[in-house]
Amino acid sequence: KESQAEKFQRQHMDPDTSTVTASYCNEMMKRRNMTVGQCKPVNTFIHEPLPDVQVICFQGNVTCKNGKPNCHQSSSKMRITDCRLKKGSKYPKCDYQTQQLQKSIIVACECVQYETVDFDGSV
Ligand SMILES: Nc1ncnc2c1ncn2[C@@H]1O[C@H](C(=O)NS(=O)(=O)C[C@H]2[C@@H](O)[C@H](n3ccc(=O)[nH]c3=O)O[C@@H]2CO)[C@@H](O)[C@H]1O
Repeated sequence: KESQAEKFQRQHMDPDTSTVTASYCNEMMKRRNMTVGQCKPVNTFIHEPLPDVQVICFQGNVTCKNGKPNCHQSSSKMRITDCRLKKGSKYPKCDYQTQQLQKSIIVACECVQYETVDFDGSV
């Protein structure tokens, strides 16, 4: 089963693309499996190396939209592409607007390494 970290990379990482065409979102949303069952309404792809995105977890801590405390904002702007479903686009035809931007991004981070969190005693 896909982990949350793997899901993040499938849905949001595209380091190898620097400039996008108008059909980028229509192609990528399909290729990365976000148009099955429903057209995912909004999705952002990040055009930066994975380590540069992973390090955001050690940058500005901010509150997530859902109130959880584990979000972080990138200290520098990142090259991204926003994909937004066009009005009137009807499943299974998922028609997206492609918009290339440079913005600071906010991501949620979770500890994935298994870490000792408590000393439970000795015998
Ligand atoms: N603090 C947390 N800590 C840990 N986990 C957390 C935390 N918060 C959520 N998850 C988990 O994440 C999962 C998830 O799918 N969250 S999601 O908000 O719906 C994703 C949004 C995003 O994909 C996309 N979007 C949106 C805007 C934009 O600019 N660009 C853009 O791409 O739209 C989606 C809907 O907005 C869910 O399983 C939840 O458990």
